[in-house]
Amino acid sequence: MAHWDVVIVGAGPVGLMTANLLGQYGVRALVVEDRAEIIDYPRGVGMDDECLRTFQTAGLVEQVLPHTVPNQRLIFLNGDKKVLAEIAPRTDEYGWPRRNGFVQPLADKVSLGGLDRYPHIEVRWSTRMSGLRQDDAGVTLTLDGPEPGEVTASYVVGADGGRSATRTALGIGFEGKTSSTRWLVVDLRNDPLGQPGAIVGADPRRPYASISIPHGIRRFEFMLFDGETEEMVEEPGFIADLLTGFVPDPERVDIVRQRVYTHHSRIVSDFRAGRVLLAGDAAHLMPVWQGQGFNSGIRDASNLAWKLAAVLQGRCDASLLDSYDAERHGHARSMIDLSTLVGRVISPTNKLVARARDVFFRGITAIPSAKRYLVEMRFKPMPTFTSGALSFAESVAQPSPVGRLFPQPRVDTRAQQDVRLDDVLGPWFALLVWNNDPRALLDDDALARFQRLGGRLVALRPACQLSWPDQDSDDVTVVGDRTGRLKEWFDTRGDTVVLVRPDRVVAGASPAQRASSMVRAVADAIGLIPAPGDSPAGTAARPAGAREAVQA
Ligand SMILES: O=C(O)CCc1cccc(O)c1
Repeated sequence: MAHWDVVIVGAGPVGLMTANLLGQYGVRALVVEDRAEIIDYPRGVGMDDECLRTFQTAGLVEQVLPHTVPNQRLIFLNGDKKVLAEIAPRTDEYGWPRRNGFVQPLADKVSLGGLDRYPHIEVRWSTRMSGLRQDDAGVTLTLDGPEPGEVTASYVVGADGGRSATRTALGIGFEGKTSSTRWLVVDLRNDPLGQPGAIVGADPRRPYASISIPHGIRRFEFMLFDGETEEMVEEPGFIADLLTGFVPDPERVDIVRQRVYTHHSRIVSDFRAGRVLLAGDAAHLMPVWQGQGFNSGIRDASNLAWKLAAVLQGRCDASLLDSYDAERHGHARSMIDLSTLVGRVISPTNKLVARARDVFFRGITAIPSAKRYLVEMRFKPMPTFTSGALSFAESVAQPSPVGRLFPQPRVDTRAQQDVRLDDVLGPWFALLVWNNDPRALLDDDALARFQRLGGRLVALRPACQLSWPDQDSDDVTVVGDRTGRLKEWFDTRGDTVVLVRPDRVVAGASPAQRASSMVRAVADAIGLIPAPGDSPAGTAARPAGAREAVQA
């Protein structure tokens, strides 16, 4: 029976991204998908900065960018077409625009094509996972399809959508609510409007959305009322009537797809059951209003893939996988809550309720700071982990950067100018040190642990110091802060040493002199497997520092 490191059930965006990241880390993975090919119509329409950063880590961002519209503006209109709220952030703290329209089938195609780079990844189409059992040794899956039979895997990722067979096989609860309101989604090609933004119309007569998607596609969504059946939607003229007033010539539209759907606000009780981990819609479903369904799934892939790789490579204990639920559950919950709340705000069909809401928003947006809070999208819950694969032990900054994303400015190296920081760090762990030589800060024990983790040592300096050679060690990458954004970040924090995980979350931070104990604390927190003869974490003797070792 064939054995795989990981079997991924589902070749949607989350399964494919997980496979790309695992492929990059050298993990052998099989992707099985019930369908005969990737879904060819748009579902998600918004890609955020975190998601683009994950495509970057996977080495696919240049291929996906042609299918995006950066900085897509989203406005919420009331029934009189007056702006209730505008969301148009212009910052790029994490290296990418915060809001981007995109064409999901083409992004999925990029992810699928990315797998061609990895001979150790296989995708089997028209293959249904019909059975799953696990024990201490691994997972056995029954597959129906062109190559029927059983395969075994060390781990399984269930990324098989809202109706996940994996979740059902595990008997994991999918808690939450399904809204009774139905919506009609209509995608048009040859966009009859062409306007580049996204509009959500909180019109009590019939709430709607009108969203530009790259390559001439437009999405309309309309709330359906009781009595408007799916059969009626199919009748000639129904969609044209809905589009009247929205497009100049509703009879002359080119429909790609129409579908009636309802919104779900659901989350699994646990993202992990032994050797099986759930990701994407299999783990959480949320209303569309923040465009976060797709992005939340990609966040799962980014959080999970490196952990699976670290365990399968024998670097970390399997307990590291517990941190997946610890980190992802709360954040996905916040996205569901936000998306559900926005749905409630936009969908009242009672005119008095809608008017009260409009008055409230007029008051709120008259306050400049509140308006900025909306425009700059500061309401979006950012990953802020308080527990998981990280350690706060040596961090002195308030608030601590630990458990949050590290920024991604453009930087210089001696070999390359004006590149994104993550491209210099590579797709694995990195220890970033401002204004010090990382080797001089780490004692032998901490350095050995960090090397066992396979991390990269990085010295950060103002760009004008880039060519100064006196502190160089062969295994330290020197980075010049060409924009000043890194110095700005360290200026406001006492932590000047930062251990960044492959998903760009800060795992540990400390002042310079505490770098070694911080590295040990993080090694402990992520379950780094000790080398023979290692002293217990946190108790290693502090002999002469690594600087002396280098000089010797
Ligand atoms: O965040 C975005 O860009 C769009 C979110 C959205 C709003 C309304 C409908 C929909 O499918 C997505």
